[in-house]
Amino acid sequence: MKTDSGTVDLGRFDFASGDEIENLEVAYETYGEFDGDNAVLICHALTGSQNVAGYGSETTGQARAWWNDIVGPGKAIDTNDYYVVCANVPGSCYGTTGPASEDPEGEVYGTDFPPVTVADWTRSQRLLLDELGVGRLHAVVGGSVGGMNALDWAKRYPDDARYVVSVAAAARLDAQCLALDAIARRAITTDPHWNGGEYYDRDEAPTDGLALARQIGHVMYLSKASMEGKFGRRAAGRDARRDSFPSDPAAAFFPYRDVESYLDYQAEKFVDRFDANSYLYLTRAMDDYDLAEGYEDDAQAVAAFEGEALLLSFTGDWHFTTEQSETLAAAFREAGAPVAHHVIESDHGHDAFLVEPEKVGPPLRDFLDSGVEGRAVHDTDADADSGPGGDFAPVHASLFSQ
Ligand SMILES: CC(=O)SCCNC(=O)CCNC(=O)[C@H](O)C(C)(C)COP(=O)(O)OP(=O)(O)OC[C@H]1O[C@@H](n2cnc3c(N)ncnc32)[C@H](O)[C@@H]1OP(=O)(O)O
Ligand SMILES: N[C@@H](CCO)C(=O)O
Repeated sequence: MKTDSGTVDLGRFDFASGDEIENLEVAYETYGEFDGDNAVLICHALTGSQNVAGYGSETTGQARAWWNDIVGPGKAIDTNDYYVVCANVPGSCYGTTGPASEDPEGEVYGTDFPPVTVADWTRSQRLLLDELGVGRLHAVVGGSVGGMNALDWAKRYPDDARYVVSVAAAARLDAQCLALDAIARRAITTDPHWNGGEYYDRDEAPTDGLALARQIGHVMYLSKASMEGKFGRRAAGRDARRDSFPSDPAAAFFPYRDVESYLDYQAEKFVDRFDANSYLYLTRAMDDYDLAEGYEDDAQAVAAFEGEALLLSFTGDWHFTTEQSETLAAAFREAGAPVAHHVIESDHGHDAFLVEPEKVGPPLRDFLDSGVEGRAVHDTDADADSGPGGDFAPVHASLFSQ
């Protein structure tokens, strides 16, 4: 398979905030060969990278090859058929310009970097594709906040994609998730090493704050059922490493639990691969996103969309619920755009889109091939037609319910 990776300098970039930077560099990867009509743009999630599949990238850790089971030769997004493009979003820290990058004078931007929005990501991707010689896309596919990014394509460039796929996403975050993101940001900004965002030339970075922020995030990506199944109330094994935070007075008397050990391990891995300021910027972009912004409602926002949409949701996901996807599907239907809302039964929580490729792959593959008529694509509307309540009733999953 032909692959390519690089960084394109898009020159001066005007952000939605009204701020600008002189040079926006965008790091990207491509897989497969472009035939003029087969480009698929993949939008990564909050802490993902351009390395959607593991071929030849230097990105390390969990951001590496994050959809390796979905993208590649013979896989659901088959790189024998499609030319796949994935780009790191502005504000992130995997090669695209963000707070940890240097400005033209050689100074690290830090918190002088402009606030970023999902709209900025979409525009930067359009400009990158222009540079790569890609006009109309076969599809835009994204998961989590990448799914919001894909929806933004349907709104901002309604003629530019034949198909839009939004996986485990919604038109906007709900209040519970906004609250947890706000607490996560506070964990970073109250870490003394954050130092107003200026820590790049210091010995210490705000790793404790970032670790806490990620732990809050990580709980959002699991479900009550998956956490119970994975850990229960078990104590961690004897050789489990204790976390590096100060212990509370009673810690020695009570067990260090498996679930604590897991979160500590995940946090430890995360702080090695992600920048604290980027986390602040990107969560702000996610929190701010509202599909209806600038329009009367969601249906108006997608009224000009010329393509077909697939919304994939997971019953155990309380970060972006099946109910939110159903409301979004109703908006596409109202706008007259062909849409399928395909619900996947899963206990895995939000990260099901990363860890259950066997469930995500078939509807995705068939949708990219035949749109909403694809063989493995089911729609809640069709289920509702099949009898009272249909085969499917949206599951309301929250932090406090299974
Ligand atoms: C586009 C993107 O989304 S980008 C980046 C990828 N996603 C994320 O970072 C989102 C957050 N989710 C995760 O990090 C998840 O770990 C995923 C989605 C990447 C993988 O999920 P799973 O395959 O279910 O793995 P799981 O969450 O169980 O983690 C496994 C790791 O935890 C370790 N672990 C498991 N239980 C424990 C425990 N009790 N104590 C300490 N460590 C533990 C395992 O040893 C394993 O370590 P390794 O990664 O070094 O091999
Ligand atoms: N767990 C994924 C999705 C979050 O929405 C990530 O960290 O990027």
